[in-house]
Amino acid sequence: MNARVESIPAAKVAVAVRGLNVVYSTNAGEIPAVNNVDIDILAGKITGIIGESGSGKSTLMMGVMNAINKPGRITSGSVLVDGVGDMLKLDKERQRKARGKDMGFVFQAAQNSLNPLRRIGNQVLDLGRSHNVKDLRALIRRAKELLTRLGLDADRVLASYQHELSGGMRQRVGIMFALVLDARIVILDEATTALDMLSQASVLEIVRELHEERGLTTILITHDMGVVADLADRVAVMYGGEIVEQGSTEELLRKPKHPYTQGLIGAIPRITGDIDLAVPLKGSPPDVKTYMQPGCLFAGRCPLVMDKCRTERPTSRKLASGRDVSCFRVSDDD
Ligand SMILES: Nc1ncnc2c1ncn2[C@@H]1O[C@H](COP(=O)(O)OP(=O)(O)OP(=O)(O)O)[C@@H](O)[C@H]1O
Repeated sequence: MNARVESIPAAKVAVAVRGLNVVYSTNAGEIPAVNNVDIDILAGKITGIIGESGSGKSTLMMGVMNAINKPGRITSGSVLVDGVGDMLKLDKERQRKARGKDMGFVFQAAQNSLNPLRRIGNQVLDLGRSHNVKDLRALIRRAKELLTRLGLDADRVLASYQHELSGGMRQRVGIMFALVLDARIVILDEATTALDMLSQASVLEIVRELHEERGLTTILITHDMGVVADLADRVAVMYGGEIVEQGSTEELLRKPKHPYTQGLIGAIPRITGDIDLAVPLKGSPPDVKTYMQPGCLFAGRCPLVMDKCRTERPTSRKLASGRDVSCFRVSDDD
């Protein structure tokens, strides 16, 4: 594996990802689900990773934890986690410890990945034991506090099996698992999508409070630009396995530069402020064939496409404003 970064850059970076590539082997060919991704996840901030379904958000974060399963594999890159090391080079045991203790996570599939045969409380104990937690009583106390905070009847939930909980309850339980070991870095993958709008807003508010109280570094994976607008300090926009634009949320929402980001934002009445002005993004995300073509993966859907876009693949450039954008059309003056 080719490690392009040897040390954490000077800014307060909790996770530095460089040149990360992840592919899935399928019958139709290899899908570059994460393609040459560079991102600095800043310590103490909430970073939103946004993009349509299939854009590679979950794969990127699974890659960060070096938890890609077959038929996927990491082909190159480095993931330097502050205080831990390169997740792609650590020995298996140190990686396992980092997942949970340094990086708490709840993945989209997590609400189904609870053990159906064990009560939630026992699963908290299992987690504690697997991370050599000495004071298991204190761990259960923390689990209860978190569950209560998340609006659940903690005693009842700890005594329940997964099938006794609704989808929304399981998502809250997932968030509890991500936080219960006091990890500093927390990855929440569509952690509130099974909740109705009101519950989603209140759970996200609690996530924000916990983030601030604990001084966490939080990564929120979502397809909902509204969630990013409400919570994230920084945002990375993914398309076809690449980060096409990243920067501070405030600036990116005020002046999106990549045509895909513009399309994503323009599709949301809550952000455009006028339902009549909201224009849905046309076309569909890249498929296996599109990946194989030269040129920009967004070219087929792009309102600003030029000839060059169909033959050359743009790479990410840092603009004077500090924004990273991967598009031939974008210049510093825009
Ligand atoms: N196990 C797998 N086998 C083959 N291809 C996969 C597998 N998991 C993901 N992919 C493909 O990798 C690409 C990225 O998927 P990923 O789930 O990371 O995207 P996502 O942005 O998180 O989407 P979603 O919001 O739907 O979860 C997609 O093209 C997807 O079809």
